[in-house]
Amino acid sequence: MDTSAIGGCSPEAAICARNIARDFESGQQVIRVLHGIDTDIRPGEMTYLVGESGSGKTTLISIMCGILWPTEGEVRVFGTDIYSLSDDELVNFRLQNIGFIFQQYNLIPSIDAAANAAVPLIAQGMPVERARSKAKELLDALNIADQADKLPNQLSGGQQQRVAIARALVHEPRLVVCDEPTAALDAKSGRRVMDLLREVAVAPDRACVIVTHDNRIFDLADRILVLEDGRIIHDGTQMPDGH
Ligand SMILES: Nc1ncnc2c1ncn2[C@@H]1O[C@H](COP(=O)(O)OP(=O)(O)OP(=O)(O)O)[C@@H](O)[C@H]1O
Repeated sequence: MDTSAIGGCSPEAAICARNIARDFESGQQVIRVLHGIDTDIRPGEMTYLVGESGSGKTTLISIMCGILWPTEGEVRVFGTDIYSLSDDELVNFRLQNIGFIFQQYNLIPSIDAAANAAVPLIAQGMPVERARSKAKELLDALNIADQADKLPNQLSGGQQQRVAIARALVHEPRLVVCDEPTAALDAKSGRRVMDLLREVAVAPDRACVIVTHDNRIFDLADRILVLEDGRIIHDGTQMPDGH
């Protein structure tokens, strides 16, 4: 693993993104949706990415966590230049280090909630029963222990989302990235999810990045980056005035 400080990356940064650009093809045109993003995500913090629809939040978070290649630039996650890894190495790196909560929950329809939440542990080689029991602890903390044996299509949207959250946290990853983790939840469940995220995903050697529109949880951020048209226009502990 390369942990050297290249390109001005601090060795302490959880994520070091340098000069990130991303283009998408739209018909005959190539559209640039991120323009030279430079930022460090610090461990021990919950960092929000906020911005209007289409500002590039999902694109940026996907690049930061190794699921979408940047057109230009470099991303280091805990010192590893992730886009210089082979495909297999990158899959393995993600499995060991990153937990994802996507807008689509991507649950496996044919297995129950506990098994879905246990997937990262089973993929890491943990025996199934032990993995299920660890997953059930998280389902319990998210108040859906009684749903553990149900299939995803027997759960409500909010319950499915909490299974996806349990799956993202069950292997205690060093980096947790979330796209709208509270969108489908009522205020109380949303707070519970945020408490659990802080408990599991924020520590001196861990970091959490959250894309959100949910102004009910803005006060829970340690740092807020605001994106506009693919550029960071604000970096502070609170939302800019007038938002
Ligand atoms: N696969 C793709 N192909 C073409 N254009 C894309 C693709 N993915 C995203 N875009 C475009 O890139 C821009 C940024 O999209 P992105 O999903 O990152 O924004 P966002 O801020 O997350 O929006 P939202 O809040 O609506 O989820 C948008 O204009 C979008 O249409």
